This record gives sequence, structure tokens and C-alpha cells, in this order.
Amino acid sequence: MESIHNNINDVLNTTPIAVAYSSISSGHIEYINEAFTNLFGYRLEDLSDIKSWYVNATPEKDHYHNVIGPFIDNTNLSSARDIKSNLICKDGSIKHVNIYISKLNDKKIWYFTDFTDHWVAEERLRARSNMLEMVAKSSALKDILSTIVNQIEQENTQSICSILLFDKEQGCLRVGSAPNLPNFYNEAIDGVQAGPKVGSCGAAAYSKKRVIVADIASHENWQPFAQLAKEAGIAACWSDPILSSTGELLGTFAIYKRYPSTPSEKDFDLINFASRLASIAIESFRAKEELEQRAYFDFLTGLSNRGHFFDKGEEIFKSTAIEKTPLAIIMLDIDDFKKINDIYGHKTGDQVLKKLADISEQILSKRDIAARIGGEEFAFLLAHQDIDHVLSIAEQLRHHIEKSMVLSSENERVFFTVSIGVASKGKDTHYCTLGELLNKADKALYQSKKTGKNKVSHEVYTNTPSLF
Ligand SMILES: Nc1nc2c(ncn2[C@@H]2O[C@H](COP(=O)(O)OP(=O)(O)OP(=O)(O)O)[C@@H](O)[C@H]2O)c(=O)[nH]1
Repeated sequence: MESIHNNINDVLNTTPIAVAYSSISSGHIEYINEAFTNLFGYRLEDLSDIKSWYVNATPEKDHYHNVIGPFIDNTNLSSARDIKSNLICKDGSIKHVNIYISKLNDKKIWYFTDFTDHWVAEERLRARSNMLEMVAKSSALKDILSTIVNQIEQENTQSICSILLFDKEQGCLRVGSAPNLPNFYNEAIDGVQAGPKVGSCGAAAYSKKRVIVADIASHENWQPFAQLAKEAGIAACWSDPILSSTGELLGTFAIYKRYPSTPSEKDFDLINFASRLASIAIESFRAKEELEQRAYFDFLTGLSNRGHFFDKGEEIFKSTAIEKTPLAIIMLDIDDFKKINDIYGHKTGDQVLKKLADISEQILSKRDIAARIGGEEFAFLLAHQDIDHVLSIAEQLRHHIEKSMVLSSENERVFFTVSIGVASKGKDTHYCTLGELLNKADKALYQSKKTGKNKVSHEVYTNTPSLF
């Protein structure tokens, strides 16, 4: 009998499936095989009865009550197949398993097959396609990065993750997404410089190499931040540089731990996946932004181009069509621009165009639409502002431009002026198209040119029905 028992134990210990059996009457776990210990980390002496183990090991309490509980509490329910469950292991990690239950005399036999690797692969595929979909739908970069952080934290539930973005101009790191680190910590880290001994992320950004700090409290890189880290409840930080496909630094991806710890092979695999995914997200987002910039904005001045001005303008005209909203267009044309080009060269002419755009951006508000609609022709659309205010803005523009100058390639001071035409919608005008208002502004501009240049003229658009 003894030898049969030993043989069964040998058989069970060589099977790759985790097996346990418990007494139906007492619920006591009487046996677990080696695969069970390998899967969940428990030895037989760590476990008492099946119910307490299962309740503690199930992160979702409803799952125990609705799915597994009946098989434990009801001794008549004898078998079940293919129950999908997430179980917390002794080290706190989570395994995704399929459970089979059978009954043999007074024993309930439990079989657990591990599909965690399959689950991880599917989740990662889903994360990748979610992220690309968000880029295609023009979601904000912060939201895209948060999706990645949440995905990694879901895969490794004992991790807190952060993505910092590298600010090339300032040589510092900005918080891209770290939704589960305390705000005071993120605020303190935002703007940290990249440097050889700056925590884990600053050092990873500086060296473009992975930096593993297993124990923040005793690591020299963390000395200035040790108290901050303690208050935030973090004890280890593993940081990976996020590099573009050409090797340019885009930011850092970091995994924080609540206890001092070094990464396992699986952790390294997760870090590789996360920084690669973040790299694709940031690069795709920036490529899309650049395409949009090229499609909608003038390459020389950075203002909207003609197409974007009309698209945005039509939107505003439609939304304000029924209301008696004041609408005005300021049209502006450089005086004798051909002469500037002829005397000082095309490059100086370009400097003049840029200077004019800079001045416009300083004087106009962010709500206004400022565009370069032709070679040396600009148009600004101002909504919800009364005409006296619009005329004073036009005058400010004229005045500032008259006082400004650019330096030619020979270091000569080049002054220039503009002629301006303003068109506004009459008070009783209910309907007016962008094209109609633009024609009026053009007419006013022609008036300024004809009567001596460097001046502002104004035309009002009315379509009051005629009495006859
Ligand atoms: N430097 C530079 N010049 C440009 C650009 N686009 C158009 N121009 C020049 O702008 C000049 C416009 O000349 P005109 O239409 O005769 O107008 P103007 O000399 O400003 O004369 P008025 O409008 O009557 O004051 C031409 O010489 C164009 O070559 C550009 O992108 N850069």
C-alpha cells in the first residue's frame, strides 16, 4: 500500500500540471505536487484549508463567491472543467490559470494549468493595437502613455510605472505619465536634469543605458531624492531609456517597487516591451504631429496656411451664423515688398515675413486665427470682439511693424510697413460668408494701398434686405 502511494506521488510530481487535493469533509489541503509549488510558490506547510487559501489568493472577491465558492462550500458539486481564474502567488505575482475539479471518494482534486504566458502575449498585442489606434485617432500623448503605463501595471501588479519625456531644449525630463505615483513626487521629479548620477531616470537618460537601482536608500544616485522616495513609498527603481528608431533619446520608462528588489528575467522582458512600445507611441505621435504641422501650417512663419485658415474660418462662421456674434477680418499686405527683395535679397525678405508673423502672434490672442494666405499677404480672423477693439488691434499691428526692423546679410537695418484692410459684419447682419467678409477686407486693403500705404482702412459688410 505504502509503495502504491509512493508511486502515485512520483507520478503526480512528474506531471507539469499543478495538482492539489483536499478533504471534502474538513476542507484541509492534504497534498500538493511539485508543479503546484513551482507555479504558486507555496509548500504544503504554508497551506491549511482550501477555502482560506482560495479566498486570499483571489484578487476579485466576486469570482470566489460566484465561481469557485460553490465547489468548495457545496460538497455535492463534484466536478468542473475549464474555470478561468487569476490567483495570487506567495511572492504576490498573479498567475492566470485554468482550473479543473474532480472528486475521488472523500477527496476533491484540483488541477491548475498555467496560461499566464499566453495571457501576457495576448494582452501585449492588445496594448500595441490600442496604442496605435489612439495615435491614429489623434488622442493626446499623455493619454496614450497612460494606456501603456496601465497595461504594464496590470501585467505586473506589484509595479508602479512612469514614463518621462526628454525635453531636448532644456536637457531635462518631464513627466509624461505616472498616474500611480503621488502628485508631490511627480511635481518634484518634473524638470529633473539628465546626469550621470541623477537617480535612475536622469542617469538612464544621460547614459542612454538601463539603470537598475535595487535599493534606493543605499544608492549614491538617489541621495538627494532618498527622503522624497521614502515619503512616496518607493524602495527600488529600474529605468530604461526610450530610444527612437535612429537611437535618439525620447525619454525613460521606469518600474518602481515598494521593497528593495532586483529584476527577474521576466521583469527585463517586460521593461524591454514597455520601452519599445513607448518608443513606437512617441515616434508615431510626433510623426503625425509633424505631418499635421506641414499640412496646416506655413513652413516659413509657422502661422496657419491658406487652407487651414479657410477650414477653421468656415467652422467659426457656421457656429456663429445664427447668433449676432461680432466677426471681423484684418487683412495685411507688406508695402513695396518687391523692393525689399530686390535691394536686400530674398533671405532678408523672408526675415521680414517671419518678423511680421512674430509681431502678429504677440499682439493677437490665442483664440484668433492668424494665417499667411499668400506670398506677402496675411489674414487674421477675430470673433466675439467689438469693432472698436479690432480697429485698435489693427492700428497696434501697423504701429509695431512700422517701428520694427530686421538686419540684412550686410548688417543693414531694414524697416518695413504694411497696409491693412479691416472688414466687420454689420450689427444687423445675420448671415455672411467667410468669402464675402474676406472680399470686403481686400477692398479696404486696396483703399489703404491707394491712399498712401502704411495705414488702416475699414469696410462694413451689410446685407440688410432692400425695401424695394
Ligand atoms: N522673400 C520672399 N518674397 C516673396 C515671398 N512670396 C512672395 N514674395 C515676393 O513678394 C513680392 C510681391 O510684390 P508685389 O505684388 O509687386 O507687391 P509689393 O512690391 O509689395 O507692392 P505693393 O503691394 O503695391 O506695396 C514679389 O516680389 C514676390 O517675389 C516669399 O516667400 N519670400
